Amino acid sequence: MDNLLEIKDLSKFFILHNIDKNIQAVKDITIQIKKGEFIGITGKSGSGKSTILKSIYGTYRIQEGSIWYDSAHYGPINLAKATEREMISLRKHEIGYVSQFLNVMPRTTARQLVTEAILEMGQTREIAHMETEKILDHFELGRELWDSYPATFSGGEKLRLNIARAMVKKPRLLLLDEPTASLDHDSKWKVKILLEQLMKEGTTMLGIFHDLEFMNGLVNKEYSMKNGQFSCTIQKDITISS
Ligand SMILES: Nc1ncnc2c1ncn2[C@@H]1O[C@H](COP(=O)(O)OP(=O)(O)OP(=O)(O)O)[C@@H](O)[C@H]1O
Repeated sequence: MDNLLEIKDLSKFFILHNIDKNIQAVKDITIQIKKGEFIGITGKSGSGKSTILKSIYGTYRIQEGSIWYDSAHYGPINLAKATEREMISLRKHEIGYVSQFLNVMPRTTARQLVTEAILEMGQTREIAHMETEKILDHFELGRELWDSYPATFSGGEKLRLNIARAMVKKPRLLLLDEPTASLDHDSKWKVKILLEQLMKEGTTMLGIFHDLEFMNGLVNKEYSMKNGQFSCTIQKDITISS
């Protein structure tokens, strides 16, 4: 495959049984993402942005279309038809997802959460331990929180931890669902630095953004959505500062 991701004619509707109606969330979405490219998706609330990301990640099963992903392990694989086992393995080793919501195992500390993510990538305990402290420090997650349970963290603290966990895995494909929601200016800047670093390392990214100022300095292309379809595409001319 020339591209890392090739989505063709993706359509997804939801059946609302209680009112016997269907909601067409996205319709005939086609997009190709080159290796190393960073694509931004914008659009009004309810226009279908998250549905695209969740369809790629396998949270939603689509009714029509294909989502071809060039996997390091499986080779080209249609995520729309992948088995649960294949998706679990891809989520563990290749495809990351960052949202403002942190789903964590109960009684797992912030430190354990990040360390486990690094260990899953095959690093030694010593490196995992060091890298964990480095990234928690980068995001200025107070040291008193490192050995606490994230369930009680503030929205911004949870998001920073979520991003830290996704980033240490250095996924081949990173899906970002409003990665700066509820972050202050300083934290946004830190996220930006890490996203630029991931770009330099070759991570391909697809992100939903409401903060256009934040997005504009990062993405190569912007797809704007309206009523479940792309309404326009804007090519950006960006250079990453070193
Ligand atoms: N699990 C679901 N069940 C039923 N309807 C859904 C579900 N998920 C999304 N929808 C509907 O599909 C449409 C698109 O939703 P989606 O979450 O993709 O929009 P969005 O552009 O990401 O919105 P936002 O910016 O508010 O997050 C909306 O009308 C939403 O109500």
